[in-house]
Amino acid sequence: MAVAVLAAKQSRDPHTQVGACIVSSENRIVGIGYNKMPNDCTKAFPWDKEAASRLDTKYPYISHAELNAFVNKTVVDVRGCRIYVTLFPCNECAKIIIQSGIHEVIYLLDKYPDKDETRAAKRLFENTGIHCRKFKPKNEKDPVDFYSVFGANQEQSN
Ligand SMILES: O=c1[nH]c(=O)n([C@H]2C[C@H](O)[C@@H](COP(=O)(O)O)O2)cc1CO
Repeated sequence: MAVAVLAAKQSRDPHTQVGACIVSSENRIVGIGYNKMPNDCTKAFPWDKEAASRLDTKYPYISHAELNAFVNKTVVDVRGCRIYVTLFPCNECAKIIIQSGIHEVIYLLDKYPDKDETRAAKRLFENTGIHCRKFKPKNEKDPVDFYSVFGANQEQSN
């Protein structure tokens, strides 16, 4: 999860930085990603959350951290791997996770539990038997500030 948090820090999204890290059954990191605009689109698209038209917000353009972790993977097959994500995945990322054969999702924050995208993702995971669990730092003296990517108050937001 520390690697996912570090990856999130690369994100230019001014509101929510997300990181993802795929780890094999042998505990090797095989993919890392963060939420970003597609290559060569960085300047062309807005980071706004709201606008008169959804087409003028970031949402139709942003490439999610999980997708980028898959795009960046260093192995052909990620079946049996687990994925660490700093934010509970949306339904679109849940579909990629399921189709790829990832068997466990470990998330840091469930910031948007009432969004349809999150609820649909949970249904997808439940129906496919993918184990989801909230990450718990091993001890309170852990040197990584796991919640720093979201600001001080986000831990309570789920
Ligand atoms: O699973 C995810 N993966 C991921 O990378 N994201 C990204 C998309 C956006 O850049 C950001 C969410 O933005 P916001 O919190 O402002 O709505 O997080 C969002 C989700 C969950 O929706």
